[in-house]
Amino acid sequence: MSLIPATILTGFLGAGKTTLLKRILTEAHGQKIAVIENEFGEENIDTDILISDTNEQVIQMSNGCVCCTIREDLRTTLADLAARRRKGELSFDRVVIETTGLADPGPVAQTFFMDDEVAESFLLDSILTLVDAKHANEQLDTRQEARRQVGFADQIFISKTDLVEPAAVEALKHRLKHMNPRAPHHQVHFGEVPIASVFDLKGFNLNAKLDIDPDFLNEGGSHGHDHHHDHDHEHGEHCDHPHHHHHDDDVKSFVFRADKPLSPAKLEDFLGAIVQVYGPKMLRYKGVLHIKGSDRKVIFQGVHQLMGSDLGPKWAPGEAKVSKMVFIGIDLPREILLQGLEGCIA
Ligand SMILES: Nc1nc2c(ncn2[C@@H]2O[C@H](COP(=O)(O)OP(=O)(O)OP(=O)(O)O)[C@@H](O)[C@H]2O)c(=O)[nH]1
Repeated sequence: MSLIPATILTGFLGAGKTTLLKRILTEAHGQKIAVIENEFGEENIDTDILISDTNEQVIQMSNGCVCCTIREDLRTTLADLAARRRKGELSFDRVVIETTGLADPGPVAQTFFMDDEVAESFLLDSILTLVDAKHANEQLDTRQEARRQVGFADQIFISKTDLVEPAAVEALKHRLKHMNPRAPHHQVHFGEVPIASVFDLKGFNLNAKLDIDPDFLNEGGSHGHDHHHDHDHEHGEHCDHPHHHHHDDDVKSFVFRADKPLSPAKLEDFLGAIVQVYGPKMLRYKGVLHIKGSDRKVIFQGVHQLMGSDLGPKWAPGEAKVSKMVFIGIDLPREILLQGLEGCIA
């Protein structure tokens, strides 16, 4: 039986992974794609977004990051998918793994080589990395994960070029080329990419990976694991394996929930003020909201100071109208945010 191609979709928080994936799922006519969705934090906003728009098989892995705490889950999820496909219970042509924005793609990719069961069924086709033109420089300056994502890429997509000057895009391309001369890059506007630039790239060349990370195949198993992540999982567990690097605990996530409708005016005032002050520390926030007077879900999200919202699908009959928002940030004042949001209840 031929191997099932797998694609790892990575990119820093808010880079546009879900936007691209949604686009691929709606465009990949004739292909059945199983999606493994890994989110940081306990709420599964992306799955809500994807499921409302497509009929694909979306498998959710939450409460941790696929590159460390729940890497074993990734292994079993993949093995299970392959087994169910063999038995004819599931039918799909390929798998896409959307990692969290803070994931190191290295350990995720390793799963395809280190684990016999996975290696017998899957072939890692490529690692796609989205780079947010608006925020990339700062992310690359400050975040190791962002640099690793670029380093591991077989194909780089630069998003949000509409938000910056062409000269800045050129400078960014130059920088990316220096970091990873191997990966071609394409600009992508709201996930619009030809499907041929996404699948069957056969880009994952083990030798090239070894060039950037000589420890690539030494890291797995229960010992000697030293991939360079420096994120914390408030809701997940800390990795229990030794680290050869310092572990900074500054990135945290928390969730706000409300079962009463929110006032759009109050929310706008509060969030507008909050991003003015805390925007630089707000890596990513998103939510599905129940707004007073609207029978449709409002999908709200932002990266640093930039936020926006869209109308989502209608609340289904009988569905509990609960607003949920996830915030991921550095030293965010959790209590201030939660209390302020409480105050936005209509
Ligand atoms: N201006 C602009 N915005 C974009 C573009 N692509 C995506 N966005 C917006 O960027 C925000 C983040 O996009 P997502 O696709 O949710 O990003 P993500 O990488 O999946 O985010 P996480 O899963 O939270 O890490 C959304 O508001 C998108 O609409 C683009 O090309 N231009």
